[in-house]
Amino acid sequence: MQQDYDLIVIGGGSGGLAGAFRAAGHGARVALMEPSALGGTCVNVGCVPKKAMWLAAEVGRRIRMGRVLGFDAASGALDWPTFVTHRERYIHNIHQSYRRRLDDASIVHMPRRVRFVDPRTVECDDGMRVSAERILIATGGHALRPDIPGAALADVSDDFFNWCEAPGRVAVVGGGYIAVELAGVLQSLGSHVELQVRGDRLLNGFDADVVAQLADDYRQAGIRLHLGTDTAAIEADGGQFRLRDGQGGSHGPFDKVLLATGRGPNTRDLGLEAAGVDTDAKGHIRVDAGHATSREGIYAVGDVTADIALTPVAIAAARRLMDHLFGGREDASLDLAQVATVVFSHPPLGTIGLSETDARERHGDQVHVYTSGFRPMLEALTDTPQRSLFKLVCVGEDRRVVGLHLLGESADEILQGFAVAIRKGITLQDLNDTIAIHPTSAEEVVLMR
Ligand SMILES: Cc1cc2nc3c(=O)[nH]c(=O)nc-3n(C[C@H](O)[C@H](O)[C@H](O)COP(=O)(O)OP(=O)(O)OC[C@H]3O[C@@H](n4cnc5c(N)ncnc54)[C@H](O)[C@@H]3O)c2cc1C
Ligand SMILES: NC(=O)c1ccc[n+]([C@@H]2O[C@H](COP(=O)([O-])OP(=O)(O)OC[C@H]3O[C@@H](n4cnc5c(N)ncnc54)[C@H](O)[C@@H]3O)[C@@H](O)[C@H]2O)c1
Repeated sequence: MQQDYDLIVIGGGSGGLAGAFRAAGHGARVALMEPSALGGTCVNVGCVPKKAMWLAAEVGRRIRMGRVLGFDAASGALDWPTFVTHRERYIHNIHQSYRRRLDDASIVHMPRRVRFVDPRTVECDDGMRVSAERILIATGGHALRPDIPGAALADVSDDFFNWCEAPGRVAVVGGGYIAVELAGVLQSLGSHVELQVRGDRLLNGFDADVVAQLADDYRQAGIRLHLGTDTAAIEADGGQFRLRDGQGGSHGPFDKVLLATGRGPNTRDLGLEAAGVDTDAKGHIRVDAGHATSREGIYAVGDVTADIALTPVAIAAARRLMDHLFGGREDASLDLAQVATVVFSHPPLGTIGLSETDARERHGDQVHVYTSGFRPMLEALTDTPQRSLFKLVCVGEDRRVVGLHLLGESADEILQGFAVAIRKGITLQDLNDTIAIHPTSAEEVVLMR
């Protein structure tokens, strides 16, 4: 039976848009279902506004350092609403650019929430039905709130982007990407921040030494870290809030509480049963390495799957899949073994490959570790205590690089180039043979021995 489209894409976020554009580029007739703002989490309540806030926080830090160095930078305080106006204008431009590109590619954008009625057909919230040969699910995820009394009193990251000022005192609950990033931003923009971390360290899975240095940097900057603190309840206290921990301790009062305790997939109310699409215990859509679901003709990419929840991963998976479905590429599978990632903390933490712990588990005493701890020139000039730590994890006699962990100024920009080299299988000698760029932080990577 002739279907309305070659491809329906459900969700116009990072993965959905990338898939729609790539499929249309191969000549497919594409319909994109997105009821909210184009760009999804990343553009509207994720990477983009977060990076803007991170930049604001960095500018604030530089103004304070400038003052130490003799610049006339009187108050240095941020007028938050003015900054938000610039941030939202930037995002508005992205929306306009997407709209133009969708038109140019002849992709039909339907601003509708949809659910499956059968494996080839979705129904929109106004009852209209649309069918396609193939359907890509890219519905992303949402913030999870822990099941504790008073959780509804707190804000999550989506709410953070509606704030118009830095709260005086704020508790951030969680120890992952979002908790660490937003705690750093808030502290730099003038809040007193207390980070409530259930485990005994920040950023599980990241290299322990660089994370320990980041924790030191955060303490030096004034953030209070409560490690091993299980948040058991949130209570209203006048116009403020208090936290109770599992040991009976009380924390606060706080003007705001921000929960950053993980995210879950948007698979409820999608009609996946009608489509015959399987999910795992956490509700993620099960996919194979080529992002095919349990039902032929239906695919899924991005945060709705159990893939690493990063925008470039969703984009790469969607493009690879469309090249396979419509562009003649034989294999849709994507190698996610060495994905570089950056936590936008202060300073940023970039990582690719194995942590020292993971490398030792896999390669035992074949592992060789090189580190460089230093204070960047600007921090030294201003006598700011923040320190950098770079760490290289190598394996075997030829010292093949299997992990690089960079905590320090510009780590976010430095890592990308090294990620290419590491994926190509470079050794310590290759780094040492490369003549350094001086004076930079990046030169520390090629000087480690
Ligand atoms: C605060 C924060 C900061 C982040 N920072 C970074 C970062 O710096 N770098 C990075 O790489 N990643 C970052 N991420 C992660 C990144 O945003 C996600 O990995 C990425 O957006 C996932 O893309 P996606 O296409 O899977 O889903 P999304 O971008 O979430 O898009 C899903 C879309 O589907 C739509 N949708 C849902 N249900 C339906 C339905 N039934 N019908 C139609 N449409 C539907 C939604 O409206 C949404 O627009 C961050 C995330 C957060 C929350
Ligand atoms: N810079 C980036 O690339 C970036 C930034 C933000 C988010 N992201 C992506 O989005 C994902 C989600 O971010 P996230 O920070 O929400 O999740 P996360 O998985 O990184 O961290 C969740 C944290 O919450 C803690 N936690 C869970 N339940 C808890 C509870 N009941 N009480 C106290 N703590 C609890 C966990 O121990 C963990 O520290 C990330 O894993 C990442 O893939 C990426």
